Amino acid sequence: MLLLESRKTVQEARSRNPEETDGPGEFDRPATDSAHLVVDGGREPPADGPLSVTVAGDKSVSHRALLAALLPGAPPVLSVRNANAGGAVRALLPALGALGLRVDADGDTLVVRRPVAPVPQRTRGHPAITSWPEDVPYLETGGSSAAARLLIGILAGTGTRAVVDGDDVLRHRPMEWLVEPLRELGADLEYLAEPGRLPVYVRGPVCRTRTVELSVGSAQARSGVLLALAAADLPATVRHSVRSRDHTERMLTAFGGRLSEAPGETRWAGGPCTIPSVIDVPADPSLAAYPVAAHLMWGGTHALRVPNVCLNPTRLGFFEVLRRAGADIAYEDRQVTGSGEPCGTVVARGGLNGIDSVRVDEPAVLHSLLDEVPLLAVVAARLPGTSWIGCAEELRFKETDRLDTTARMATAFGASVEPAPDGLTVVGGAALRAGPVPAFEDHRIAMAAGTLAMCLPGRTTVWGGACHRTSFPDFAEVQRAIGARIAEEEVSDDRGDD
Ligand SMILES: O=C(O)C1=C[C@@H](OP(=O)(O)O)[C@@H](O)[C@H](O)C1
Ligand SMILES: C=C(OP(=O)(O)O)C(=O)O
Repeated sequence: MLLLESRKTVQEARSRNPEETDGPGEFDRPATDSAHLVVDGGREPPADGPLSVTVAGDKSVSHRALLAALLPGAPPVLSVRNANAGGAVRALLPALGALGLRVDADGDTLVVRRPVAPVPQRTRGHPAITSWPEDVPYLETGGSSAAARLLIGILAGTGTRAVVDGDDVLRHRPMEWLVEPLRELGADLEYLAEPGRLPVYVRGPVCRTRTVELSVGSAQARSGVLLALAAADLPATVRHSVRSRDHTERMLTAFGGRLSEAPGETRWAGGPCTIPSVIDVPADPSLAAYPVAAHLMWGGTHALRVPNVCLNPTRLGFFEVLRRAGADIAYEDRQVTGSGEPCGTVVARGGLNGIDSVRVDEPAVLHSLLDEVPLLAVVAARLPGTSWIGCAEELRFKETDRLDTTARMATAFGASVEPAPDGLTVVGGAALRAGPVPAFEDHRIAMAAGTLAMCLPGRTTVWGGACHRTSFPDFAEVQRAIGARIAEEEVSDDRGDD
């Protein structure tokens, strides 16, 4: 409960006072420095197909591939091809720099070289900290919790002393999901300010062979522990309630690590790992979901193809839930990358006709579409029936409380979306209207809003919508390629309450 209260405080800090808008409903206009997205929607989908669009590399695989450079035995030069270039992945680079790794971009490839002279990061002031640990690297990962949690895991495996921190929003997100199991494994970790929160001081490595139990389904927490075990080459078992995205397991196995899996648990049974000098990142299915959703909501009859998408089953929930409900979505040209990830082309045809509603009520399904929940909610708002997206309580701990912000964004369009403690009820059939809508500086909310707006007649302004750059820098270009009219508009000071 306390946690929820502190999340609310962050969200309130991002919002201005409620005020009347000239569009549907009322919302708290977010205080944001990001440009707005202006979408002129509702026109007929382009008649001439088929269409093919490519989307950026997978964010989760990019984070793990870059961090592989910190594992024992990593090559002096590691190239991560087709890396995601969004803010969340770039947030990791200064921290790598402070650890003595240099990362250069060469087109879509990030090249990590080591060792080089560390480039220290500037400490971000914290109201509760007057003096910081001396002579240890300070590593700050902006707003990316995947970067912070996975980094804590690797450092707790290699026994590298360092302080891991994040921006003001990340400092409110739970770190105990990972820190407590690492402590049970013997790691010496200290919260420098509030219990359970960043900044976290990593002082000593994992060293006890035992079984630890994760309290949540978070893949970042499970991956952080597994990376610690792999880095320390410490045999131990991680018990989990849901097998959320398994990129770490696949990557470590592809490197030659011995992982054994049984229902509800993963065991690191020993290394060593051989880390290749090139890792290929497939395209991100959570990003492919936006053009696919727009195409389905538009009802384009021709095929839309998105090639080279990661087809890891722990990531395909958005497509699978719609497919099971009757949408025409197929996977073609399957192959497997060197990091153990299956990939191929996602093909979507036709529209949503004949689909009544969607239902998510299994934790594994929810986790396989975790970041796509805001998008699934707006798609559900276009269906006639009542949809339920459940088992989603962890969404309250993202960069915003995403159950709340999804409902508020969708309501601004006139949709009927009600948050429950663990999910969203979407009552379909409501008349949806273009107009100004909030994004709360949350990329997933912004992109879901921008995608729904493509299908609604009239102009929608997604406030601060350019925050899509966190995960999908060319979101607008990709949506334009399938026929959207989307532009960015710089923030002007016309909000009246400054
Ligand atoms: O492991 C990862 O890279 C991620 C796991 C997910 O979070 P959880 O840790 O809550 O599963 C997801 O929301 C995030 O975008 C990336
Ligand atoms: C929640 C997300 O990432 P993270 O947890 O790493 O901030 C996301 O990309 O939607």
